[in-house]
Amino acid sequence: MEIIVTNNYEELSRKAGEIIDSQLKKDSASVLGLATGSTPLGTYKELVMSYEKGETDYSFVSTLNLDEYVGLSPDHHQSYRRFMNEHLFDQINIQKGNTYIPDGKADNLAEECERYEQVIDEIGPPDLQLLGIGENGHIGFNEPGTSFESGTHVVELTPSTRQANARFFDTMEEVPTHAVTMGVQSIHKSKKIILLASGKRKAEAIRQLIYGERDEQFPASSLKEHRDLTLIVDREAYALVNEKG
Ligand SMILES: N[C@@H]1[C@@H](O)[C@H](O)[C@@H](COP(=O)(O)O)O[C@@H]1O
Repeated sequence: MEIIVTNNYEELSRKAGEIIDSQLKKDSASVLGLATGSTPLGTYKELVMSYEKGETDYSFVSTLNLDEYVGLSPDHHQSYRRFMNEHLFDQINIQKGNTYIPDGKADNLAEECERYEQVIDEIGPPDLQLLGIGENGHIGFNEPGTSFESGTHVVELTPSTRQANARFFDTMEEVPTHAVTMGVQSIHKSKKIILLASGKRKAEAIRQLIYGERDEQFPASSLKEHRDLTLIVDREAYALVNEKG
């Protein structure tokens, strides 16, 4: 595992943006695995900026997103499809047909999970997967207790995850109870993984990721076995490393 510690969120975003841009320069038909949440927002801004400067071209790029809320239509203000369109896809020259996100409104969710896993195998695996981390160690929406062997599946969100994401909704009742997510094993298919964490809120999760054992109660710990994992964390998120080790 490689660890890059930055002074702040802006520097973290720049670093992540640079790594993705260099992947695109290396292979113009790259497959990117993308994540939602507030952490990658700065990275997406960086990607848009370098695109606007003419440094990158997304004509042949494909993207695979990790997850989507169950029950939200693509244009719902909190759907992950809308998030990705607004923060990245609408601002670059990617072909919308090359952007893949699970369908949280599918009539048959079990079939949707199977379909999405096939998409990962056909389009992917991603050359590079961007990941955030939940305060409880979740990746995508793989909550504590998820099997490390899991493929794309439907999850019931834990109260703590619903609470953490409630800030984006008007009321707690509106926060979806379920999501479709790539499984831990699906995530592991990526050739390279970059996990971002910023701020004090993530410090305990980063401490546990670095010092803890591989344990299904802490989904991010599965990544310790990945062949190419880079953590990009800012000082605040790294604050408990070294201290309590
Ligand atoms: N499904 C997403 C995760 O992919 C993300 O990593 C996590 C952390 O979000 P944030 O970056 O806003 O802290 O939130 C959600 O639960």
